[in-house]
Amino acid sequence: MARGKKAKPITAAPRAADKPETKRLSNAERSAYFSRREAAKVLRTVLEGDARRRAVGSIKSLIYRPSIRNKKGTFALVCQTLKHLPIIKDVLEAAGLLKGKWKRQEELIYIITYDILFGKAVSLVGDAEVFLMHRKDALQAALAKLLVKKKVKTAQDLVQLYQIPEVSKPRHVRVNTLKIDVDSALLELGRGYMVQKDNLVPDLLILPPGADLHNHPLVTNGSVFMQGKASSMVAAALDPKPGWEVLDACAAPGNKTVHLAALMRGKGKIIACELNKERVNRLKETISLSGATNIKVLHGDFLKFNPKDPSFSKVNAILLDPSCSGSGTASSRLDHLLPSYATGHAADVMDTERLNKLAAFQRKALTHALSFAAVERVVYSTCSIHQIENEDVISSVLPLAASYGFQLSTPFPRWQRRGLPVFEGSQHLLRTDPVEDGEGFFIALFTKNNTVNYPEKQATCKNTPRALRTNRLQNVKKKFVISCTRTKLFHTWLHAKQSRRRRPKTFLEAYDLNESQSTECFTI
Ligand SMILES: C[S@@+](CC[C@H](N)C(=O)[O-])C[C@H]1O[C@@H](n2cnc3c(N)ncnc32)[C@H](O)[C@@H]1O
Repeated sequence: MARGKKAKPITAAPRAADKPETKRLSNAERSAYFSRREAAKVLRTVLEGDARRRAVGSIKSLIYRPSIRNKKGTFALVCQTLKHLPIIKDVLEAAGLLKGKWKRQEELIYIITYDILFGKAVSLVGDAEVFLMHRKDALQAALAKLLVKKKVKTAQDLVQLYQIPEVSKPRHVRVNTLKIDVDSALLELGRGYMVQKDNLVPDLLILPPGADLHNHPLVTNGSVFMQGKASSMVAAALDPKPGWEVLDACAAPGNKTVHLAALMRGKGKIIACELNKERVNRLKETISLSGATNIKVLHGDFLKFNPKDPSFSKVNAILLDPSCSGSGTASSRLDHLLPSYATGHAADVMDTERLNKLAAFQRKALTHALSFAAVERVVYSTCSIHQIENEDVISSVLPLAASYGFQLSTPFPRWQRRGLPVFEGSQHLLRTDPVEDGEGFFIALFTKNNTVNYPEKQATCKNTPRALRTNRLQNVKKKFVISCTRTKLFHTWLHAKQSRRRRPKTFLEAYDLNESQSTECFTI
């Protein structure tokens, strides 16, 4: 609203026989009025996405947008209305109330009907509320008839017919080390909950199931992100170093983008690409919340990025987390509440045609990512449990990947659950299980044969000549992972040779390598 303009008072709808009545609302009435409308907006997005099988975001992600003011109330209202939706629809149909202008606001009508029949029905002000309150008897009569028809005694029994048990899982939060260190976050969160560090993923904390952190100051100020363990493993698997240039090819809503920024300690550059305009805004919101300042957002199609464009010539690594069926996170997204679940069209029983389309896109995007010349590490991830989106995509690009010099590497070698054994090398892949691990994710890591896997805190390539000059050659050499360093070592040696500071006789001699350790043949 423009500054200085007074808010128009919300008025109760005129009754048929009454004159229009204008009445200032109490704070409670006002808050309930807006909550119902916010909930209706979210419900519309959720139902439209579900009908098209193309969700803009999960119920949770839509509710926890900064634009939703009363998150807790709105979340409860949306979830409860969804739980009761089949009953609400039957009741409205029997009472003949969803017509004309109300049909155009059907989500709001669903929300208010829930409140009248099953909720607290407090502060029911507003046109739609008054319309339905005047027809409360008709709604209750239709519900009574439905109970008889379904042969149950109470409304609660009716709800039970549709309900699916919820699984309780520990909560994870990722500490945004751009804003706070892990120990301080642990101390702060520890005031209200039992908190411990995850033993595998750096910067990840584990809280008890049911811990509700949505309104916690550390969450609202971006010091910690509510991100599951499996999702937090993706950027960690790419393991970007401060100073790198990293491309996040399918970035929104940006959880992994800002995780990359934290891992890079805010140094270097991240290019975050997103196709969907609305989701670009979400991406920007996440970035701004994280405090990262080294992320450039590009609104566009990753498939149309030219790998030879000079602006990508320094990109070292790509994180590719493309659109997928989402079958691995269906339960945490509350998909069991959606109408499609009841009709058997939910993500985990998704039709083959859609899966094939998704897999074709995923293959194309991965092929494209592997073709960026300077890129030495590519992570591919999905939150799908389907082989067609996971192992099949990887095995189909392997020959091409090898021709570019890529091989599969093993992210989180200590993690037990690996890829389905459908091709040789699938033991490098990583899977998480939706039941055992809370979410079903898949991660594959490609590294180039000449990638230098620097152990932590070791000098980067740029520093290596200096290391040579200061006679730390032996030390540095030992820390290299010997199987995949030949090309880089060679350039380092050549650089040292040309700089005339040190003149090893031959490359192999300089690095104390034997012929069998050198896969490439250098003739100097
Ligand atoms: C699974 S989501 C990414 C989630 C994100 N990595 C995160 O962790 O917050 C996939 C995203 O890719 C976007 N997308 C799909 N096709 C794309 C394309 N061709 N180019 C860029 N983005 C694309 C989708 O709009 C969606 O936002």
